[in-house]
Amino acid sequence: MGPHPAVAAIRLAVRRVLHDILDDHLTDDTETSATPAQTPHERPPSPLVLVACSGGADSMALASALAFEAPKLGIRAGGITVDHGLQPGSDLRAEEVVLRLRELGLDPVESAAVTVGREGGPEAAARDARYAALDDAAERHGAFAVLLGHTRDDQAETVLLGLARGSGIRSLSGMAAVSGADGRYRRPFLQLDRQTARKACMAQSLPVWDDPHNTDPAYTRSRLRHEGLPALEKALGKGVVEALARTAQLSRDDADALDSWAGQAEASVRDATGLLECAKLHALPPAVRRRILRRAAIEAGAPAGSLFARHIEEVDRLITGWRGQGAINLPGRVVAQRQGGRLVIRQG
Ligand SMILES: Nc1ncnc2c1ncn2[C@@H]1O[C@H](COP(=O)(O)OP(=O)(O)OP(=O)(O)O)[C@@H](O)[C@H]1O
Repeated sequence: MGPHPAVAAIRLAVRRVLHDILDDHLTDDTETSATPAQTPHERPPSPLVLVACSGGADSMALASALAFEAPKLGIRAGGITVDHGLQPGSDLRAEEVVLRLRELGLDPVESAAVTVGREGGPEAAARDARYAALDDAAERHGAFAVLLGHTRDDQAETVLLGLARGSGIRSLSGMAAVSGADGRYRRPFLQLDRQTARKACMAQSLPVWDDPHNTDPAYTRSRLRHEGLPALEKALGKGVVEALARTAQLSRDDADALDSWAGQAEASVRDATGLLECAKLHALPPAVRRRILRRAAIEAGAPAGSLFARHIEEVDRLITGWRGQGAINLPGRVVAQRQGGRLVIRQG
């Protein structure tokens, strides 16, 4: 008898990503293997892949599938859990996760304790601290990739959060299957629903830990998960999550295309001194023009995370609704103003 269908599904998802990782690793090695010491018969060392595991159902399922699939492909597999220190006893729980990962046969396995700051709110601060710890672990162990357990349901939630912010298709494109420095982060479960991951844990008798934050109504994402999405499914039907995840993929492709268009158009709207020419900007489609303005503001020192659509719209009015308005203040003490048909964006 073959494995439970849910177990087969998680293993297939991980196998696909491991194949991609092997391909990338091979290309990477060919590029850097021009060292004279290496003979043509020497095989590159097998890549190390770490799973980021909270002990929750999604990432435990991911860890189990990695432990099963990696050795078959000659990949070394390890795991890391981050102790955010936000709840009493979180250190003991992290140790428990470490034990479970070791029991699965992963090596190296470690827990990393972090201090969560306040910047950007509790969720963003925890995320920043978590990714810093994951980056650090990947560097220390020389890991080629880090797997994350985000599912299609997480993707649907991310799309809705982006939609509610009203900030354009980049934020509708949700999470990428591959992201981070050199494509370090991989999300094998983006097409898989959360129920499958949970069932796979049950079928393998893997104990899972349900993070109380995931059900705490103080968190926006938790309210969306437990109230927002069920209400949407009730109103629109069961296919909503899948449709939102598809929206993410389509939006990502569109956003990438527009970003690349803006990158190419930018050179053509700058004068010989590098200043942006308002008339040429005016002739561009708004989606391309606003991207150029956003890039220029970031280049001048505006922090990307604090630069909102309304800031860019106001700068855009210097081009499309010019009535002699004054300088516009942007985050990061950046100032945008129109001078003699040119747009000057610089730190003031
Ligand atoms: N404390 C942690 N330590 C290590 N990795 C983590 C931790 N928290 C989250 N992650 C990683 O980020 C992914 C997404 O986490 P998040 O909490 O947003 O989703 P989740 O649906 O609750 O996932 P899970 O069921 O795995 O906890 C996890 O699947 C895991 O790969």
